[in-house]
Amino acid sequence: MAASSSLFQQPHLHIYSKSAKTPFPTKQNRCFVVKAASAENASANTKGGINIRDEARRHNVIHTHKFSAKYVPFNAGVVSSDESYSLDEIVYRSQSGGLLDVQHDMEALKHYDGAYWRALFDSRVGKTTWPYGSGVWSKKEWVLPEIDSDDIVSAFEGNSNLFWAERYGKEYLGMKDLWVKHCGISHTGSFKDLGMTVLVSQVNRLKKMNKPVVGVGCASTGDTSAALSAYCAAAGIPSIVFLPANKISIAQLVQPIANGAFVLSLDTDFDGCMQLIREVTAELPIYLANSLNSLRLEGQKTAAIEILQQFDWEVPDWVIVPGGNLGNIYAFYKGFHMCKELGLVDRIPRLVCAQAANANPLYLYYKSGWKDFKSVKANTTFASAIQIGDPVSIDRAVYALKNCDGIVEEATEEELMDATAQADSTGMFICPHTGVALSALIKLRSKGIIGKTDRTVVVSTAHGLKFTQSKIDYHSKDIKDMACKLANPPVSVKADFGSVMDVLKKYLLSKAPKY
Ligand SMILES: Cc1ncc(COP(=O)(O)O)c(C=O)c1O
Ligand SMILES: N[C@@H](CCOP(=O)(O)O)C(=O)O
Repeated sequence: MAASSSLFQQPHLHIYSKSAKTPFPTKQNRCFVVKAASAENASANTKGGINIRDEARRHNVIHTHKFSAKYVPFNAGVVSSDESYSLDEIVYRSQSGGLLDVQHDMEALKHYDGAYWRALFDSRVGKTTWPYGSGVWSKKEWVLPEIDSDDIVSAFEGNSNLFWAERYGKEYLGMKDLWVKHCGISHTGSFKDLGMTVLVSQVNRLKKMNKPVVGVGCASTGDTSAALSAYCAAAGIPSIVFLPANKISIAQLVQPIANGAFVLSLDTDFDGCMQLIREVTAELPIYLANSLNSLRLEGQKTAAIEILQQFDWEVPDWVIVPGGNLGNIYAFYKGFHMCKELGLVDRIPRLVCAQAANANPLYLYYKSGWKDFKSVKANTTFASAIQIGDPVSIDRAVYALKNCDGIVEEATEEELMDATAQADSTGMFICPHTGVALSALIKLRSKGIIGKTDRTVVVSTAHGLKFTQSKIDYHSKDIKDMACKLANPPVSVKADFGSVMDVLKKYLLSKAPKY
C-alpha cells in the first residue's frame, strides 16, 4: 500500500512523476525523476563557520521518526516470542542465552515501494551531506532509523569500489563476469568500519543518555580493534582492545596503538580473548563491540545493498565471503534479504562462505550435513584475521546459508597463498582472506558449480597493505613446506651497464610473443 499520510512523507526526498509535478511515493508509477530536496543537497560549505553537521541540522527540522528497530532473540525464524529490547538497552544476549537480532519495523518500511528505496539510496551516493555521504548512513532508515544524525560518528565509510576482475577472471577462471567488492578500501582498511560506525554512534547516543558506559571493548584478530579504536578516538570515547599476542600483523597492531586505545596483548588465541572480553564486559561498564553485538551487523549488511546498487539493482549469481567469527556472512544475507522483502530486487544471490582449512569449524559442520557442530582449535594461518575456532555467529551463518542455498568451502595454506599471488599478478594486492575466497571460487569453478558466465562477486575484506609480511614470506620462498610457485623475488644485479643489459635482455626474451 502506498503511503498517503504525512506521517510517512519523507521531508528530504521528493519523487516527481514526469507528467504530474506532485510529490508522491507510489508503487504504481515506475517512471521517476528523483530530485533530492534541500536537506540532501545541503552543501558541504564550511564557510562562515557552518559545517556539514550544522547544515544537516538546519535542514532537518521536520524529522519525525517513522521507522523503528528493536532487539529480538535470533530464532532463525523458528519460534516467535514476545521478548524484545530497545536498542537503547545494553543487552547482547536473549534471556535463553542465545543471539539477538535487530528487527526493523518492516511494515513501516513497506509503506514505500522498492522503486522509492532504490531512488532514495541512489540519490545519496557521491554527496557530502551529513550523514548520507557514508555508504552505511545513506541507508540510515534500514540501519538505525531512530538515531539522531547529530549522534552519528562516521568517516563516510562504505561506497567501496566494486571492480571488474577482467584479466584474473578470463585468464585463470575462464570467467567474463567476475567482480571484486573491495571492502578493504576503507577508513581503517577493512569491512569492520561498516559495523563500527553504527556501534560507536549508538554508544555516543547511550553516553549522552547517561547510560553506564565508560568505554568500548573488543577481542580482535586485528581488524575489529583497528576500526573500534579509530571510531572511538573520533568520538573521544575510550577503547579497550584484547589482542592475541603475536597473532596479528604489525600493521594491524599499530592501528589501535596510534589511535590511543588501551591495548592488552594476551597470551592466548582469539577465542581465548573473546571469552575474556565477554566476561569482562559483563562486570565492567565496557560496551561490547564484537559482532556478537547485533548492532554491528546492521552496518555490515549495507555492503550487500551496495553491491546491488552498483549493479544497478541487478542481482549477481554468487557472492563469496571469507568467514571467521561468522557475523559477516549473516550480514550479507540480511542485506540481500531486506532488499528482496522490500521489493528492490526479486531474488537474492547464492552465498559461499570460505574458510581457511586451518580454522574451519563451519566447513566441517557443513560437510557433516549440518548434523554435528564442534568448535575447533584454530591453527596458525596466513589468513590470520579468520583464525577463529569457536565462531560466535555460528547459528546466524547456518541460517543464512540454508536460506540462500549457500555453500561452504575451505582453502589450505598453499591454496590461499597461491591464489593471492595469482590475483596480485593481475594487478590486485589482496589480503590472504580474499585469497581464501578466491581459492573457494577456483574450486567451485573446477567442479562446475559456478559457471563461466555466472556473475560472481568476491568480497575482499581487508586491504593487502595490512598483510605485507605474508607476501614478503611468499615471494622470498621463505615458507616451510610450500613451493611458493608464483614467487617473484627481486633480482640482485651488479650496478654496471653490461650486467643490467644482460639481465634485461634475458627477461624481455622470456616475455616476447612466440610466433
Ligand atoms: C579481513 C577479515 N576477513 C574476514 C573476516 C571474517 O569475518 P567474520 O568474522 O564476520 O566471519 C574477518 C574477521 O573475522 C576479517 O578481519
Ligand atoms: N576478524 C575479526 C574477528 C572478530 O570478529 P567480530 O566481527 O566478531 O568483531 C577481527 O578483526 O577482530
